[in-house]
Amino acid sequence: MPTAWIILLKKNDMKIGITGGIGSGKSYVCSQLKLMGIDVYDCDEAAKRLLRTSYSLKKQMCSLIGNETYDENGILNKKVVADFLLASEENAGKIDAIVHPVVAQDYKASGCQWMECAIIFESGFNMLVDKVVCVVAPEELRVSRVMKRDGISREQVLQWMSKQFPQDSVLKMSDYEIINDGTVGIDTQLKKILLKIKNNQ
Ligand SMILES: CC(C)(COP(=O)(O)OP(=O)(O)OC[C@H]1O[C@@H](n2cnc3c(N)ncnc32)[C@H](O)[C@@H]1O)[C@@H](O)C(=O)NCCC(=O)NCCS
Ligand SMILES: Nc1ncnc2c1ncn2[C@@H]1O[C@H](COP(=O)(O)OP(=O)(O)OP(=O)(O)O)[C@@H](O)[C@H]1O
Repeated sequence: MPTAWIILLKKNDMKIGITGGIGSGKSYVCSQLKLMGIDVYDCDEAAKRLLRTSYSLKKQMCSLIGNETYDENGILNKKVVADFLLASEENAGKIDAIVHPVVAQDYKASGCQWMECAIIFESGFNMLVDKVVCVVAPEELRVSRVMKRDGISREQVLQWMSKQFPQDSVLKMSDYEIINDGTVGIDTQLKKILLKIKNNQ
């Protein structure tokens, strides 16, 4: 990717979201963008940072889930939050209602052009961007990637998947597709998409 392209792309004030279900390879794609000099705001990372640093969020999470949401050192107990979130749609909705507005605000304040979000349509964060790139991969590959990456069971990965829109629906709502099944290089696919975005196509 010639540097001039990146400079032109950064001058373009279009905002772009990268989405895709758990294990599709969003972070992997974003690491390729980083190599091209493009920074991406990571919603998962931001949610956890804000849950660690925002007094108001901490208070709301403790009222919702209990004081065990944080350990005695004030560290977020991810298992407690994940178990609560995965237990029911109602629970997930309550966490989303607390966390998502704060992440949306933080993204706006970041001034970042690019955003990575697994649940961009579920959360309504698609409204914060102009175009959405969807990263897809076969479900079995996604499951095995996450089992290996996080050391969790197939059932746990499938549980997370069940909380997210199906890949086909997300793809239909998106503007561009990256197929991350190892057949066509990510770099080649990204370059084509970047060119289209630069040319407003
Ligand atoms: C439950 C938590 C602590 C688990 O953290 P952990 O580091 O183990 O997992 P990670 O954040 O990498 O998420 C794993 C997968 O689940 C997805 N996921 C996370 N939260 C949600 C959710 N509310 N709904 C659907 N999928 C979700 C992630 O996007 C990712 O694909 C964390 O995901 C969390 O705080 N989630 C609630 C906040 C949230 O909605 N974050 C999403 C972006 S704003
Ligand atoms: N093309 C690829 N080549 C090699 N490894 C890959 C590739 N794509 C993804 N992976 C690996 O698969 C795992 C899952 O990918 P990644 O973390 O990027 O998924 P994700 O979509 O960001 O998942 P999550 O929604 O959980 O954040 C990671 O360990 C990653 O390094």
